[in-house]
Amino acid sequence: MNALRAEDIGVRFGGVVALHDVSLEIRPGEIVGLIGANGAGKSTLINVMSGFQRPTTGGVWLGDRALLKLSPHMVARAGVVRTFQGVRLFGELTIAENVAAVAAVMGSPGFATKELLAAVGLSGDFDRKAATLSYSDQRKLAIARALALEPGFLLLDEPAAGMSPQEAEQLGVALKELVERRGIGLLLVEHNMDLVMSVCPRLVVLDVGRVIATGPSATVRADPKVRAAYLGGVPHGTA
Ligand SMILES: Nc1ncnc2c1ncn2[C@@H]1O[C@H](COP(=O)(O)OP(=O)(O)OP(=O)(O)O)[C@@H](O)[C@H]1O
Repeated sequence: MNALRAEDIGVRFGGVVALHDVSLEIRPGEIVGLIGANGAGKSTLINVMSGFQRPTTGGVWLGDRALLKLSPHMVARAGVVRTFQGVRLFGELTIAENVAAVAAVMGSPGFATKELLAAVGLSGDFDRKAATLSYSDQRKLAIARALALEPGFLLLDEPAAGMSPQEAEQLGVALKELVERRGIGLLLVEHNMDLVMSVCPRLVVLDVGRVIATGPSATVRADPKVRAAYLGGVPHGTA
């Protein structure tokens, strides 16, 4: 599997420059953290890389395949799958059905449903309706469902939002295992800096639509520009 690259991405919403000349590469088997203050452009970049938002400038490439002209569905088929900040599950379907339905829609043989659910740390009764799950378990189910598409690359938009520190830590362990076992490339957009620092060897920092730092996580975290733009304002975590 080739690298996933966003190159020189620009996105404008009327007068708002959401992204300006942003480039980012994720290699197979790598976890990249994408951090920045609210409104920095993180979700917009995920939207562009997953085919949900057409950029004003730039391109998205999976190896030498251009993804920009593809629909979100086709981007997913090409191997780039995302989750959403707001969980979007089939509430009336059971936990197991949520995963199986997605695999079926894609015509994918799918991994064993139980294995996927276990991989994200969900256990217990998989015949419960998804709507009855706690918010954090719904987020885990959303990741399991994304994995049913057998992605080469997974773009996670704030997967630990609403989780306790312990749950976020468990999620981190699960994500690292997924990457190691399946060789998936992972982009992690997350405000929980404990989680980011524990799973991401490399960080990219956005500030008002521009990349202000990129590199090894410890170096980036210590960068005064990053502390001024973002980490100084983080109310919790190891920032
Ligand atoms: N559909 C849209 N129409 C107009 N402006 C938008 C739209 N989507 C995003 N924006 C603006 O683009 C900028 C980047 O937003 P984005 O949601 O990508 O930030 P973010 O880093 O994901 O923030 P958060 O951490 O709060 O999720 C913000 O100024 C936002 O208001």
